[in-house]
Amino acid sequence: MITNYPIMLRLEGKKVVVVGGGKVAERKVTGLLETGARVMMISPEATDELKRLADEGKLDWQQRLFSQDDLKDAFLIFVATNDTTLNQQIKDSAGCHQLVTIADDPDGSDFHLPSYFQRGRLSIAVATGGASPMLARKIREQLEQQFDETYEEYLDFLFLKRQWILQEVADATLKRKLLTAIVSPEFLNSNNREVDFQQLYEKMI
Ligand SMILES: C[C@@]1(CC(=O)O)C2=NC(=C\c3[nH]c(c(CCC(=O)O)c3CC(=O)O)Cc3[nH]c(c(CC(=O)O)c3CCC(=O)O)/C=C3\N/C(=C\2)[C@@H](CCC(=O)O)[C@]3(C)CC(=O)O)/[C@H]1CCC(=O)O
Ligand SMILES: NC(=O)c1ccc[n+]([C@@H]2O[C@H](COP(=O)([O-])OP(=O)(O)OC[C@H]3O[C@@H](n4cnc5c(N)ncnc54)[C@H](O)[C@@H]3O)[C@@H](O)[C@H]2O)c1
Repeated sequence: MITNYPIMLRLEGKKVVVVGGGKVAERKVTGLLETGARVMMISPEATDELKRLADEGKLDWQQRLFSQDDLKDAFLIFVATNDTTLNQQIKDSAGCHQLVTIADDPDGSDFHLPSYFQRGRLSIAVATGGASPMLARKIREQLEQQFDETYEEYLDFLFLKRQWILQEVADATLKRKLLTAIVSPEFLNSNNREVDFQQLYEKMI
């Protein structure tokens, strides 16, 4: 079986086009706005939430039918109208270097979206290859319980300590021991990670 390739994209400042203004478009736009992408949505109609985002200036809403020129310079293209034939036409008119996803055609898309959540620096995404978006959602909800808000601060701690260890600890074995030790329930649940780390470090050197 040929597999998909997971990737974390940086979209800040990039043009992303969403065609359609229904519930599906709303889900995509909401997620996209958090990335700092320049989101342009083309649709004669829009949900209340999408209208609000456009009124607040967060979304460039072109209130009209799709036209070929809309795809110019788009890095990603989300096709989410309720017209299956039109959706395919839009896909066909995109350049071969442009990544297109079609809401009603997972197999004909260049990519599709996983169910996803973020705890600070930790990102967790679940995909079922279109077999069951509902299952992807269910698993995501379970993982949200397991990886609760504690992880947000914990990831910041891991990030800073890793930088410090890589810079300050020359001995490869000690480096590895420290990096391994901080990934543990003790550090996750600690009330004072800094003090615990200092003690661990002094014990190890
Ligand atoms: C994960 C999530 C991300 C997101 O969209 O942000 C997402 N769908 C979500 C929810 C959801 N979507 C649907 C339901 C109703 C129940 C059901 O039908 O199962 C629910 C459940 C709900 O609402 O909770 C209906 C549906 N979805 C697709 C089709 C068309 C088709 O399959 O042909 C139809 C039928 C349309 C119709 O009714 O005709 C297609 C896709 N949906 C995908 C992603 C991609 C595959 C992901 C994967 O499986 O790996 C893919 C291929 C394309 C894409 O959209 O990228 C998001 C969960 C967010 C969360 O975590 O809460
Ligand atoms: N990927 C998913 O998770 C998922 C979930 C549900 C439905 N779907 C599929 O996605 C599609 C969209 O679903 P929805 O619930 O958002 O539909 P919807 O009917 O709520 O919205 C469709 C939107 O497309 C716009 N539109 C129609 N013709 C257009 C044109 N020529 N140019 C620009 N915009 C145009 C309409 O104004 C409307 O805003 C459907 O085909 C549906 O089967 C996908």
